[in-house]
Amino acid sequence: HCSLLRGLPADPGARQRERAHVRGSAASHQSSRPRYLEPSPSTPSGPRWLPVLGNLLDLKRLVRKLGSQHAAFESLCQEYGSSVLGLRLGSDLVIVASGYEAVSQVLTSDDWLGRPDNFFMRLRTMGTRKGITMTDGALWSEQRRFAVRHFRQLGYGKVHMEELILAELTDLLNELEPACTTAEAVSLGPLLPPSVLNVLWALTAGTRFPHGDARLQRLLDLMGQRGRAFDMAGGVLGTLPWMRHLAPERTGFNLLNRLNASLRELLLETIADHNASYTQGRTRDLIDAYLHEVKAHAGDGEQSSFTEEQLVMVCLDMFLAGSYTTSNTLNFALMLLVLHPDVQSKCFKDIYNNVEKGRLPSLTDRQKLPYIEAVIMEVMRLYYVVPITGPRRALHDTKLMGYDVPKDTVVLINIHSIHHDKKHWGDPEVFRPERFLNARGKIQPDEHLINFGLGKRRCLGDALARNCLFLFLTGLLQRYRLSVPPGEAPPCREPVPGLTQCPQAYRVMLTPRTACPGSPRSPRTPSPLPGA
Ligand code: HEM
Repeated sequence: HCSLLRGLPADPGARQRERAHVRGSAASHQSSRPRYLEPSPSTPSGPRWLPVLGNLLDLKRLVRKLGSQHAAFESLCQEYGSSVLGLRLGSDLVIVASGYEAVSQVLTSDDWLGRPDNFFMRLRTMGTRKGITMTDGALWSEQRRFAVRHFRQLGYGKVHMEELILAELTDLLNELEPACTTAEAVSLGPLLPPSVLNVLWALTAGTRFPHGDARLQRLLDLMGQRGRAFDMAGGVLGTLPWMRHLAPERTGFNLLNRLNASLRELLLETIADHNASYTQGRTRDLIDAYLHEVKAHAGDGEQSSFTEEQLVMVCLDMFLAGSYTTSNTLNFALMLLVLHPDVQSKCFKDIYNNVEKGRLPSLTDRQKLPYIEAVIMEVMRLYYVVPITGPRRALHDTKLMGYDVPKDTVVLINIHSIHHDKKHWGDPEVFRPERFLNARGKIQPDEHLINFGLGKRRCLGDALARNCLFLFLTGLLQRYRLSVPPGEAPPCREPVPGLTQCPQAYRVMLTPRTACPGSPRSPRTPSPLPGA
């Protein structure tokens, strides 16, 4: 183990100092498990590994027993008395950072700005190393800067984005109307992803899909399956990519190829349409803005990172990073409000008292509704959709919590361990939005809530996600009371694990709150965006 973790000179006090930060007792480090080699005091410890498979089998067993990858990592951290765990997944050396101190060190250090380059990561981006999420270095910083700047210019976080979200909310409310009128139980989960994806699609491509559109549904099905089939290390494909030849279906290889083919076809067709109607100086959406850059850099030849192939991957990143993360968070919020009718009533009371009758909520209502904000924060703490984030790659030999880490080591980041740290939160398993409110009922941020990451690779879609969550949640609660259908079991609190975790399927009864507290407008037809 230690021979693989070659690094800077040993720091014998590192493990002893760091153990003091770990939950549980330092004595738990005295594991009875045998090791191949006793690690040096300056290298992260972990279970022994086997040739070829590394820790894969043990880890799989533990995940099965404890129900999730984050629970397995937390159990190993306890066992080895460290918030930094050294593992081998297949032939790759992977470390896992848990707890606020280790995680914030990784997220805020330039040493950890890299992303791994392996089979799974490349397959994710259609066999390339392009886009934003899975690139690093000069390409990443140039492309990220572009995306942040142009989302901002397109009204990202401002009026235009609000209009798009409210149009989707209106459609969703209209879609729910029949179930409400006939007093039928409804499954809200599947209705949320199309609404969120449409907001992303409108910002990216300038149009929206009608609900029920077969192409949209296929894309969402494939992305949903991907979210459940993999973990942050890429599952078997990330660690033993040759397994795809033996089991292309079971490893998820065929699934990713199907998703890639669907996304590629849709994106290439949309980019071709944009090229055909391209007008210099007119920016309808992200694709137009990107095409300006492609044309402006046309003379740079190979030097330019702005190409149409790169544009396809930037769009893909927006969908993969933004759609199910946001819709699953909304789904968890609705599930928790069904399970906690007292919290739901309090939300409704605030909406009723602060949003004038006859109109939908708007982003300017946000300041008047701190309790709703606190509910959203608490949902993201309790059921964080990406409990393991990253992965990151060390760009240089570096140190983490005093341990030596060689260049190119991959780190997985256990955000769940921070959001459920008993020492910090006291009662982390309890749904209690009040923990984010001060005595005057105003929002009280907590730096241990790391829901959009930290540092230079922080989420670039946070404004969009927060606006979607606020408007969809407030709009639904303004109109309906959500409850468990008579004779049915309440929603199960155990999430479905995966790359992006989600609630198990559940149904709700929708009861109108008042006769007409925000009557939906007519549905929008697909149309170009303002400025077109
Ligand atoms: C509730 C919803 C969301 C959550 C919880 C979330 C969370 C995160 C986190 C924690 C990261 C940082 C990963 C790291 O440090 O390595 C991240 C990155 C990213 N997010 Fe989000 N996100 C959400 C919504 C969105 C949306 C709506 C978009 C698209 C507009 C988006 C686009 C991205 C991209 C492109 C990155 C990669 C940034 C980079 O590598 O430089 N996210 N997200």
